[in-house]
Amino acid sequence: MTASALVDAVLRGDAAAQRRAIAKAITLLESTRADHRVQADELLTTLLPQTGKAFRLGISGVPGVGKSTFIEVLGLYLIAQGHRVAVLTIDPSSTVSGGSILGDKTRMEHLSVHERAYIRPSPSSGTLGGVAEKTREAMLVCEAAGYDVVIVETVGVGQSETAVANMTDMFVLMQLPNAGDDLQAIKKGVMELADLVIINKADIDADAAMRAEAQITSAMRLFGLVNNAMGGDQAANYDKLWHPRVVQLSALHNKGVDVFWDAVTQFRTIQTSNGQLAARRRHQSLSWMWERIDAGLKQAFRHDPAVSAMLPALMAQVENGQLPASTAARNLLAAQSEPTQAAIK
Ligand SMILES: Nc1nc2c(ncn2[C@@H]2O[C@H](COP(=O)(O)OP(=O)(O)OP(=O)(O)O)[C@@H](O)[C@H]2O)c(=O)[nH]1
Repeated sequence: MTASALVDAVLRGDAAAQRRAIAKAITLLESTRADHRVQADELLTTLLPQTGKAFRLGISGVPGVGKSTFIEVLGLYLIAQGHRVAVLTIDPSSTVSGGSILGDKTRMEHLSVHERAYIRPSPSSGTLGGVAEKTREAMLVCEAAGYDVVIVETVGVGQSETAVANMTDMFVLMQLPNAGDDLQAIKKGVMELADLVIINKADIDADAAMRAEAQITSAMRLFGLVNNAMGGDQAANYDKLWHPRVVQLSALHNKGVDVFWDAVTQFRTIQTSNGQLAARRRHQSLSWMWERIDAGLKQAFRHDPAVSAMLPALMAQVENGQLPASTAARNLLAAQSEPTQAAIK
């Protein structure tokens, strides 16, 4: 299939043809072959004007917190309201070990076969940056195909939460009811990323869920994420700003999904009218560009014959404490050949 036929099928194909075309397009994006990359760039550039209309929702939480149970009920709830839902995942375990935390069982049984849903597992290899890039591009394909809610899911491991927060409009952190008892266990950095925290499995212990809600809310206040004591201009602007909040939920019993979606809708309304949503996307697009430039330059540098000839010896000297890391870096940068230097300037 030519690139333009693929674009046509993604944009206008009937349901089955469109689904096949999306899968093909994403496979093309994930390919590492240089000629495929050229086609993929062409495809994305053509699709780009049709993207951006979806709401991009990031969801993270430790294994077992109930992400797939929740996304299944949320997805079906949204479909009942007339939405089309795409679910993409970033599985950091696949980038480290080639194994999978997220993809190894039947997840989202009903959503995965629904004609108004599209579910794609994580790219199965590469660095986290590479996997995140593929997922961002897959997100654009889904948007062009008319999916108006794109959910990007990850497990709360390593830097994957940051990667997901950096590609979505709203980042949601899922916690268990006992989370409040051990706030130390919630990484402060991750809490700072969260626009909303879900306490899932509230059905197991209502008191614990209430406690967790209170504790996480006050921890967020402590981090300055929720401002409850403001004066002057800030107070006047209070309603124009989004303040991260905590929602209790039972995904298993399908309770609280409407309250959650109501909060998401408020977030979207507030952040659209105060310009934050557009600003976040502008910032994200530019930081993706710089991230890929950094990765590309580093790769070109490592593959430079003049550099790779010196690299093993210098690495050993740095490892053994015979040469300061900064000196080794300067020597290597000075050693790179003209074309790499020109590319890096
Ligand atoms: N009681 C109760 N159990 C739940 C709830 N949500 C999910 N579970 C159960 O918790 C277990 C884990 O749920 P999953 O949805 O697979 O969790 P996950 O976060 O997707 O897990 P990974 O795929 O391992 O990352 C399952 O046995 C679910 O039935 C809930 O709200 N209440």
